[in-house]
Amino acid sequence: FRRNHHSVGIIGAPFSKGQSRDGVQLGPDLIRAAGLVEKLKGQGCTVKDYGNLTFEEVAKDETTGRAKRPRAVGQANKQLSEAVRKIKNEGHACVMLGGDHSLAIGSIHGHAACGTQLSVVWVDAHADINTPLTTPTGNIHGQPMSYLIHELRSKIPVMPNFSWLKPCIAAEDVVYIGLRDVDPEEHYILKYLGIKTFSMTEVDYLGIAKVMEQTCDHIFSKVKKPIHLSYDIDALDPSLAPATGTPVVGGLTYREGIYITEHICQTGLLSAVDMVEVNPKRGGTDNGVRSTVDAAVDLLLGCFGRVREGSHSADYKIPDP
Ligand SMILES: N[C@@H](CSCCS(N)(=O)=O)C(=O)O
Ligand SMILES: [Mn+2]
Ligand SMILES: [Mn+2]
Ligand SMILES: [Mn+2]
Repeated sequence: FRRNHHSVGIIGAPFSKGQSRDGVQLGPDLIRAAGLVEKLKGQGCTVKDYGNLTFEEVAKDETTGRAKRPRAVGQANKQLSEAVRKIKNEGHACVMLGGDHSLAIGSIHGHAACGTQLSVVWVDAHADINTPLTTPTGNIHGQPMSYLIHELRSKIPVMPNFSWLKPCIAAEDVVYIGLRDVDPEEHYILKYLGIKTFSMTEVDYLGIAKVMEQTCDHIFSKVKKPIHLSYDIDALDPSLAPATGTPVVGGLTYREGIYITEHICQTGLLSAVDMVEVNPKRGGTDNGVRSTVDAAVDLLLGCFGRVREGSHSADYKIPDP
């Protein structure tokens, strides 16, 4: 029998300026329309939906270094950081619905602002750790971790609308799962900082159960800290989740993706989760969009108590004739 004590606060961030493809701003409402709130309540969670942030247009947003649209990204993440901090202070686990992965800047900053040191589990085909000077594309959704990690602070130039942002994560507290499209500069950074990574090679070699065992060994090796799970839907195989901006073949199966969330949930330390990069304009067919959105919902249900073996309420009795 499983009692569900999860209290969940949901914030939507319909934002796309961390990259160049239209449509990812539609993610939050698509995930809600697929029944996220009702399904979380149906499995016993307490849920408060804080709605969507609204983001002002930013005129004249010149590139800084190589980073594109810095003012829009900086402003949006400042708003998101304040919203996530409020949700955490009101006692909920925070669910941030994206929007592109540049939103992890505000989500993790706001989560860290409530004082505690965090562990970050980053589930993604990509490392998203380019600096504004190493990025091959200029898209800030490929850079969020570089702004957040203490050890990279000296490598970040001054950026307009980023002055509020201070790094808040230690490299040793980060674990990556699902990597299969890492730029050479990012690979150097990961090695240089000694960041723990489980690429798809390790997922194949170890199996997802051992990956999760070793992930938890790593993040709990010193002191147990609240977990921030940043889940990029493109970690899943594109056959399952095609509706995303940067799909990469050879991704996680549905079962592996769900196992990650079930395992993180059972630690009892999940404190915030990002679900990002769902883009309905990239799914090809309607089925592709539906499959992607449904996977995003199921992953979030796994974060907050759904298990495949099933469950039943405490007071259930088989009816007598
Ligand atoms: N490494 C590339 C692609 S990053 C893809 C970003 S995401 N958030 O994983 O979709 C870059 O830096 O632009
Ligand atoms: Mn990705
Ligand atoms: Mn990403
Ligand atoms: Mn992507």
